[in-house]
Amino acid sequence: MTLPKIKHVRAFTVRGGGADYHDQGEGHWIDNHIATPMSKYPEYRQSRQSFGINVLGTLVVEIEAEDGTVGFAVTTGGEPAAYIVEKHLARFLEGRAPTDYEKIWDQMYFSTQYYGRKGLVINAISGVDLALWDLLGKLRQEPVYHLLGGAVRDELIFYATGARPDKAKEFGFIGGKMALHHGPAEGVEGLSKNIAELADMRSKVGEDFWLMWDCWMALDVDYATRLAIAAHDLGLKWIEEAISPDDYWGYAALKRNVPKGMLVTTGEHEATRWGFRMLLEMDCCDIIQPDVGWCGGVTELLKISALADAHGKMVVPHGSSVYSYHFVITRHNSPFAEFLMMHPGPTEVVPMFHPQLLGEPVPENGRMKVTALDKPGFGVDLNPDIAMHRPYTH
Ligand SMILES: C[C@H](O)[C@H](O)CC(=O)C(=O)O
Ligand SMILES: [Mg+2]
Repeated sequence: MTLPKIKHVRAFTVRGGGADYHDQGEGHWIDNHIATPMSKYPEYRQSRQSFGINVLGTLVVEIEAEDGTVGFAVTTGGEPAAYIVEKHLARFLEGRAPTDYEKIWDQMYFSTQYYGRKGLVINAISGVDLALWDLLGKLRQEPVYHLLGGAVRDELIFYATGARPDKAKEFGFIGGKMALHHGPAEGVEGLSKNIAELADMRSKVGEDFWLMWDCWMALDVDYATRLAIAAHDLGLKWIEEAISPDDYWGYAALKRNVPKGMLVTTGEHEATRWGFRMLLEMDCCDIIQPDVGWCGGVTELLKISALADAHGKMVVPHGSSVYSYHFVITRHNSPFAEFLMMHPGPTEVVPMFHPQLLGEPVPENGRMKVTALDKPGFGVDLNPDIAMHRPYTH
C-alpha cells in the first residue's frame, strides 16, 4: 500500500503544564524546594521556576500528509525548538514518504550535529519523529505499539512520581518516587532532613512498597554515596539522576559505592544511542531512563533499547506519557513504566500531559490495559481549548 506523501510540517508553542510539566502554577509539589544543581545559590533554592525551569514551554509538531491526515506530537522546547523545526528540519520531511523515518532521522541528526547532539535540538528532532510515528499510525489505522512490534504483555504497571507515595500506594501503584528536597549546600542538617522525610514516608507506606529518590542532578558523588548508605536501612530502592549527566565517571563510581541491592538510575537528560552507549559501557547505572520526547524520539529509542538489552539493562522511560506507554508495552526489558503525578497535591490521578491532550489514558489501580492504547497513532488529540501559537513559518 502506498501512503500519501508528507505535505507540510508546522510547529507551535503552548503554555501551561502538558509536555513542559514543570510549567505549573504556584503551590504545585513539583516546584517546592526541590534540590537541583542551582540549589547552591540560596536565591534559587525554593523554586525551580525562579531559575527558569519552565522557560521553554511546550512544542507541538504537526505533520500533514497529502490526503489531509495530520500526525502530531508534544514535547518540551517551545519557541526555539519551533524555529529549528520550521526553518531547518521541515525540509527533510516535506515531499517524502512517511515510511522513510530512518532516513529522515539520520538527515535531521547529521544536518544539525554541528550545533545539536543533545538538549534542545534533540527535543525538536524527537518532536518531529513522534509526530511522524503518529502520522504513520493514523494513515495505517493502527496504534503505534503495533508498528513497534506489538505488545509483549497485556497491561502496563506503573510506579508514581510525586510528593505523596502514600497516596500512590492507595491508588495501586507499585512504588513512589519522591523529589529530594535538600542538596549538598544545605549541609549535614539538610541530609538529616532528607533522611527524616524518607523515614516518615516509609512509616506511612510500610516495608514492601518501593520508595525511590529523584535527585535531579543536584548532588556530588560523595554526598550521593553518604545519602545512599544512610537510606539503605529505610529500603530505598533506587537513587536517580544523583549527579550531572555529563559525569559518566561519577556515575560509574556511585554505582560501585551504593549499598548492595540499591539501584542507580539515570538518563532522562541523556540523548541518542551514543550518549546511552557511554552510560552502558561505563556501567554507570542499573536502569536507563530516556525521555521519549528528549532522547531522539521512538526511532532512536529502539536503538537505545536494543543496546541496553544487550548490556542486560532495563529501560524505564522518564515521563513521556503516551509516547512511553506505546513503547514500554512492546519491550521485554521495560517491565514497568513511570507515571508522573501532575495533580498539584498530588492527591488525584490526572493525565500526565494534562491539559494539552484529549483522550490521554491514565492508569487505573496502577495499571493500564493494552486495549487503552488501541487507537490509531498515539491515540490522543490536541485539546482545541488550549491556545497554540505559531511563531515561525517556512
Ligand atoms: C521530580 C523531579 O525533580 C522531576 O521534576 C521529574 C523527574 O525527574 C522524573 O519524573 O523522573
Ligand atoms: Mg528523574
